[in-house]
Amino acid sequence: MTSYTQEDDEHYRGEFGAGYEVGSFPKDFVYGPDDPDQDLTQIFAPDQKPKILLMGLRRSGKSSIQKVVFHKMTPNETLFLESTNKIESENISNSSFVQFKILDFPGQIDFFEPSFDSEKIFGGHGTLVFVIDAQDDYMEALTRLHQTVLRAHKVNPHLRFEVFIHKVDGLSDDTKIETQRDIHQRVNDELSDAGMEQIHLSFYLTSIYDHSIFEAFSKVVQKLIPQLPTLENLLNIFISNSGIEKAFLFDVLSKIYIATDSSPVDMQSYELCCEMIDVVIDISDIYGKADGMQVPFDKDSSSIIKLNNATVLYLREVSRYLALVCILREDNFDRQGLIDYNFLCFRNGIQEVFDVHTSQLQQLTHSTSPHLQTNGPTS
Ligand SMILES: Nc1nc2c(ncn2[C@@H]2O[C@H](COP(=O)(O)OP(=O)(O)OP(=O)(O)O)[C@@H](O)[C@H]2O)c(=O)[nH]1
Repeated sequence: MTSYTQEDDEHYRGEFGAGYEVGSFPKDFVYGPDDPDQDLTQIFAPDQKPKILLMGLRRSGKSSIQKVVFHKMTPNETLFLESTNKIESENISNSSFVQFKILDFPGQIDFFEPSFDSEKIFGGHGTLVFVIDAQDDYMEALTRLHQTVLRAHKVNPHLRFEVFIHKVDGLSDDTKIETQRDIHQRVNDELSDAGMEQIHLSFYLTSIYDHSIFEAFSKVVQKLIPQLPTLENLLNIFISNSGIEKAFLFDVLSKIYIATDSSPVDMQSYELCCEMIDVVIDISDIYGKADGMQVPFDKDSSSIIKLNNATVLYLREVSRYLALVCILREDNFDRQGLIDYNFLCFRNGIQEVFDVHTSQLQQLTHSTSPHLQTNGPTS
């Protein structure tokens, strides 16, 4: 059974409680890898965190994805990444909503080796992300995907499957669509030939050279957040009462969005919001710390950018690693007081969801069940 320690308690309380430092987006923060010497037993030790398994053939781009999304590595730097030789594990624990373990598997891993313990690897709560290099001949990758999915599903029917059709930056728009259609078709045909049509796979076109990889990872992470419907509901209520067109709740460090309102996401709006986060981090890093001040802002700090197309970008911090970024028309920004007030109500709502989550974690210590129940209240 997993236990909720005093350390966890301090961490969770610190997020919204007294230790909460608003405005201090830590630019230099990096996710440290787990102890490189740890063995598989430690990597797969049961804990409450879901896991994301990154699999695919050699050089398909798995480590690059992880480095670009979670380590702010520039795409060009990934050219110098060495091949991964053993399973690399990393804990991603920013806010209480963004908590998972990410495992990067070497491309050459052999499922039939005796040391490959599929029960440990595929068991538990999580997602398998399979990366296919779309610039290469993908037939071998599809065979591997098929074997992996069948094996994993047999061990754990609850595991989710996400397929990244990756490196699409080198393809024309028509080829991208054709490649996705072809892969989708072949994978589904093979699954139905194997009598496994009930297995559902989601497909994404991705590249580390644009925001598509962040968007795809956002969707993967969102499926691991049990409170997602509640967060979406809160965002819907917030935007409809504030004259806002689109709102994203961001994990500031990775720039993946953990929730958005239910209107469709267009890539341009998402990119604009990501760029706003970069600007705010850069400005607060350079000018945020006044003489003798530890914390550059107080809890009322925010950022507003007016664009020359009568659009306003509005950013507010929700907690140390969470920010709300909204897009609205300039006319609607006349009522900024209303938006500010509604934001406070929204933040209180998030706090309530967070409190429920924390109390459920605490209950877990007194329960004998190994399963975490984290459904937030429906508002
Ligand atoms: N054009 C393009 N190249 C990419 C992209 N993602 C990764 N690459 C390149 O692909 C090569 C292999 O990337 P890695 O991340 O090392 O691949 P891997 O899957 O981790 O490889 P193994 O560790 O051997 O399993 C590197 O040269 C990357 O720069 C992408 O989106 N577009």
